Amino acid sequence: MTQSKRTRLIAGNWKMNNDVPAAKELAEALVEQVPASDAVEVVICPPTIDLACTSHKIAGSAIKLGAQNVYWEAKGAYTGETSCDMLKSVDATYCIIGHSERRDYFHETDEDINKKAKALMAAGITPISCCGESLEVREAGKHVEFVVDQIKKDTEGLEITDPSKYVVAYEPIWAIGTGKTATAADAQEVCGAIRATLVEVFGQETADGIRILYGGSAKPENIAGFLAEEDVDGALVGGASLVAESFAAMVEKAAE
Ligand SMILES: O=C(CO)COP(=O)(O)O
Repeated sequence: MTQSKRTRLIAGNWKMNNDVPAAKELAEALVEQVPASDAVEVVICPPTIDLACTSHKIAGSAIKLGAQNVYWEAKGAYTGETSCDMLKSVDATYCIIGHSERRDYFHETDEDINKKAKALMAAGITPISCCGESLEVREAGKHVEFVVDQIKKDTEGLEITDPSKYVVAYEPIWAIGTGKTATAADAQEVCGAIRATLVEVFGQETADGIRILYGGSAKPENIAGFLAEEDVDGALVGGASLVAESFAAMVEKAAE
């Protein structure tokens, strides 16, 4: 399958930015500025507190809603957590899991990420499952090996019936929020290895349908280079997704 058979995906990860009034304002601006195109799917992932109001603001537009985290249990005494059904109740159809910030600051493990993926898929929510190496691992030349190992652990026992409903995001940690971008060739090297691993785990046809995103200082000026690579099907955007003009410009480039 060629890249063009996978619909591109541009996802904005707002991280811990925007209170409710600011989220409403940004969502309104995005609805006005983000072009609708069959060639690209657009998702925004606000903080949990903003999900309901953002959902309301983007209703009827081409922009879809994603969360930044989920807990795998259905309900009960899990203070501070959010279930899949709660996400569904605000019409979230995507959820980021395994972001390096959650792995580093909140000690999430591959086992946790695997449980979250299973719970989300059972609930019909598409995981955007993140992976990526630290600078130390890259400098040791072990980045491919490291990411392949994450992918194998994060996908263990997953059953994928619709490959468009499972997304991987490759985010080299050293490129996140640093302004230090991986080159398109760096991204392809690892995204190609991710696809090869997905072929091993799920078979060729399923692996060919799974979108792999690049994330890490992606912006309007560099997105086209990443998207030109065979195994890069979109971007997971942090900083540049907080400004409507730049996020819209990235979607526009992806729609070309
Ligand atoms: O972590 C990221 C998206 O999840 C990338 O963040 P930046 O685009 O700000 O580097």
